[in-house]
Amino acid sequence: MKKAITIAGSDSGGGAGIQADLKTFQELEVFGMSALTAVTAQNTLGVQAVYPMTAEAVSKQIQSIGEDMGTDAVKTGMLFNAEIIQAVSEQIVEYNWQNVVVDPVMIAKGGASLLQLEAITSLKKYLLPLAMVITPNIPEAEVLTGISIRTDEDKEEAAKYLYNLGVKHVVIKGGHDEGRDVSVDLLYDGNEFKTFTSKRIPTKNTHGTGCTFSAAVTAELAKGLSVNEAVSKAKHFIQAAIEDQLLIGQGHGPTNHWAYRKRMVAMR
Ligand SMILES: Nc1ncnc2c1ncn2[C@@H]1O[C@H](COP(=O)(O)OP(=O)(O)O)[C@@H](O)[C@H]1O
Ligand SMILES: Cc1ncc(COP(=O)(O)OP(=O)(O)O)c(N)n1
Repeated sequence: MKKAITIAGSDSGGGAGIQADLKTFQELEVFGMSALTAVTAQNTLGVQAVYPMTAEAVSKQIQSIGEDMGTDAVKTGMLFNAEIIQAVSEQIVEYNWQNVVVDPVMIAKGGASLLQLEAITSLKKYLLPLAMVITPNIPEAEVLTGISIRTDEDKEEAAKYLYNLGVKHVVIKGGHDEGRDVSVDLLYDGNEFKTFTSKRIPTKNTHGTGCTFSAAVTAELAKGLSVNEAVSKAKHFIQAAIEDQLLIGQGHGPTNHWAYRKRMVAMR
């Protein structure tokens, strides 16, 4: 049994955050563990409140896993502030965890801030050099690099910038590249670029797509796949999850975490 830990915030609505990560790990047959960084009161309409944990409480949860169960991969999501980022980075170093996927969560779909602006320096300084993979969406890549991303060349320049901060693989997700009939994710490993393209699904029910995608990458790394293979599998997983709509809530509804498994079973 392979194991993965998500270090992220709770989404009471169940579509993003820790809940999306654990559902994804389970669907991909990886044992899911968690360290909670914050509790959000959240639904498909937006984030109503954020209650961060102390950095000490985050460290303690990670230590509980590190001292006993260990993990094959780590995902970080909403980290909220500089103290939590530093504590998480220290624990990753302490346990020498290698398969680290950083989803640099900053702003929720409704516009709520899930990372304090002054924490971005710490993210770049302490956590990114420990990352096997970083998975920013386009606005997050713009904030991290200062590059305005309008074209495919801009995406490549941003990916190179992030690689040079010490991240081993950069995936710039294309969900925000609206106006195209495809959604293109770009992977850079320091040598070459690879794109993962799928048909863009016209829907407002994309709450938690980023969390789900990066959790699927994490689960596949835990199982021993290469980054290239893990990203490819995650792209299929999220495409199925968006396509098989659940229609929950009045705003941006969640994706269907069991759609990929349903599809695999139907193909047998
Ligand atoms: N409408 C869509 N149709 C198909 N794929 C999508 C759509 N929206 C997002 N995706 C995919 O979902 C994943 C998450 O992308 P994105 O929405 O950019 O992240 P985030 O949720 O962090 O903003 C990516 O693999 C992206 O290609
Ligand atoms: C607790 C929590 N963590 C992360 C997010 C952001 O999730 P994401 O997958 O980027 O999806 P959207 O917020 O863009 O729908 C979140 N909302 N809550």
